Amino acid sequence: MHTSDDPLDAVLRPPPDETPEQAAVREAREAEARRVSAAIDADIKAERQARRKKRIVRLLLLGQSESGKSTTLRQFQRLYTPTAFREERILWRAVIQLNVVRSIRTILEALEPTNSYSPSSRAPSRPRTRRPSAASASMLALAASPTSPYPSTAHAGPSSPSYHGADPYDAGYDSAGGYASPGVDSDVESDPGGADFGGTSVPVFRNGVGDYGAGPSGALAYHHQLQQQAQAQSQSRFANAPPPIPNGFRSSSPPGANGFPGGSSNTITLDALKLALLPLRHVEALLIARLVPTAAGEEEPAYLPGSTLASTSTGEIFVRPGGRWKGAGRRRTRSPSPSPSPSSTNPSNSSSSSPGDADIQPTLHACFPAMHALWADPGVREVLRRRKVRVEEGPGFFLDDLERVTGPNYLPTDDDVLRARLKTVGVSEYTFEMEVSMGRETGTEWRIVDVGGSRTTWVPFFDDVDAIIFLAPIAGFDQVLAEDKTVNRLEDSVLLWKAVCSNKLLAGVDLVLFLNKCDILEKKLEGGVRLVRYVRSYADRENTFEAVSQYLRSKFSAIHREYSPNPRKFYAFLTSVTDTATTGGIIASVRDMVVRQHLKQSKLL
Ligand SMILES: Nc1nc2c(ncn2[C@@H]2O[C@H](COP(=O)(O)OP(=O)(O)OP(=O)(O)O)[C@@H](O)[C@H]2O)c(=O)[nH]1
Ligand SMILES: [Mg+2]
Repeated sequence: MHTSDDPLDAVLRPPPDETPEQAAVREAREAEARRVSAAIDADIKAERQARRKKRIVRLLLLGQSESGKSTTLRQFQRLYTPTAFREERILWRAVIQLNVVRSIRTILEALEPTNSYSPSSRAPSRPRTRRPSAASASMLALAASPTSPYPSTAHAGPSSPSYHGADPYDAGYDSAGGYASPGVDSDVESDPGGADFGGTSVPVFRNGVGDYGAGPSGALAYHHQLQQQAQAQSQSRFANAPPPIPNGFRSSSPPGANGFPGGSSNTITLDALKLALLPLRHVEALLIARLVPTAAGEEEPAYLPGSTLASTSTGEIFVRPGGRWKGAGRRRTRSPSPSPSPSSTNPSNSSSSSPGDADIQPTLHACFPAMHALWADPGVREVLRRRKVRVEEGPGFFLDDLERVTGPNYLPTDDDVLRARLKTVGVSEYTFEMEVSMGRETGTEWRIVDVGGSRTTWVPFFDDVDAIIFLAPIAGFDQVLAEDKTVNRLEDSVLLWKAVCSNKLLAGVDLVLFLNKCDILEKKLEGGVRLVRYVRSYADRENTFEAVSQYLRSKFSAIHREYSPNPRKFYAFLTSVTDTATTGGIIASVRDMVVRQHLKQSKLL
């Protein structure tokens, strides 16, 4: 007789009028259900044991976009499959070239008078919200959230320089080739903010996709004509290295003395530079076409819809899982590999593939003097400084290496590959054999999963992971997310970290925290940017790298303690994952820790 009030008990209770035959059928059915359930449990356990016996370690990389996940993955590749990593370096050349062109575009846009401050267009200097971004909220809910279009980014420089010209390169193009403006910082110092994690808009690096590359043939012909003119001009002016550098556009250089035509006026000088840089538009179009295959059977065009500040569609070039963009460069000589395996690449075939590719390096080389002049000019630097456009802190910054990377025989170095920027969309898995670990020949297979910045794809990968490396780019304390300009980057990292720490699926997974981009943080603090303006709780502590990094580390550590469902180990490192010297040791420590933990788990099973 059942006396319980439990509703579940009531549901499971056999019907009161059940006959002995019906009872027998029911009991047989229940026994079968129990048998199936036990078999499933046994299968799961056996699979897990087999995986551990085979020594497969699964490591997940998490963190907001631009936090350094793919760079960390590349560090693993560099350390544990160095031959394949070296072979792949050539494939990164196009990405680095595109990064260079985008940096120049960012500077030219920042020099535009149209970018001067206007109250209506000013980006919010300090987001009032403390909510997680739509993306970070959806990470837990697993809700599919479309990539938000980039909002218009206002340039908020306190004063407007006396430069002319509406188009960053030149006004000679139709508007279809225009660029969206990069995000530019508002006046940080004037608005310290009141919340712990306030923020301002900041330089945002995007690889824009204009439609000039696909324009009508007439426009293209005109383009080529201009390109030739500009190249001829640039080459004749800069025939002999070293290149002349305009002695500050705002200074009183004598007419023509700076190497540019009509150097008597600042405006003319900048216009001459723009003309010399005009061919970069063509280079950019070629590079995008190369990195983003659109031929039938290839992946879809890989660009994100972007802001319409200049009435154009722009976005950031991104890489899809599977490494097929690497195949794009060599697809005419070799069919792309379906696998992302580094060993599948063939660098010798990759350096020349489409007719336009042959133009890229010579054009960049020809534009070097003008690019160098632009970047080295004290007047330009001053405008960038005042407008808080910090290209040198942005991803994919190569302007200090212009001569090398635009050289005719340029081949990327390890460091270049680590510093290149190519956004990841979707999930990519990198598998390799750990040759030696914990002093024994183990042949451990590692599977490192880079989930990309889109958090909607994260949760399915939480199952069965051995360890997580979470990247929090702490240098972003004064920046906002590229995809949501109302959210401060540090605040977003903190919220994501809380979500990861408190996630029940991950309760048994050891967490490794990389407080990343410490090199940028150090420079930023040395440059006088004060943490307390963005993190109120920092109060009157010293604004030094040591004090700030320790403070942030203790904050992340406290969140881990407070939010973890169960007590567990936690490892935190201050990292600059682009730095090969320091990151090698850190990755070795993580590897040892993960392997130790993995062995322990295997014994428990
Ligand atoms: N200076 C410096 N740059 C870094 C550091 N870590 C990453 N970067 C650069 O920041 C940019 C973004 O890094 P990625 O590894 O592409 O970031 P991600 O997390 O994979 O970003 P998504 O693919 O958008 O999710 C790259 O250009 C890196 O070279 C760092 O510690 N210091
Ligand atoms: Mg990535």
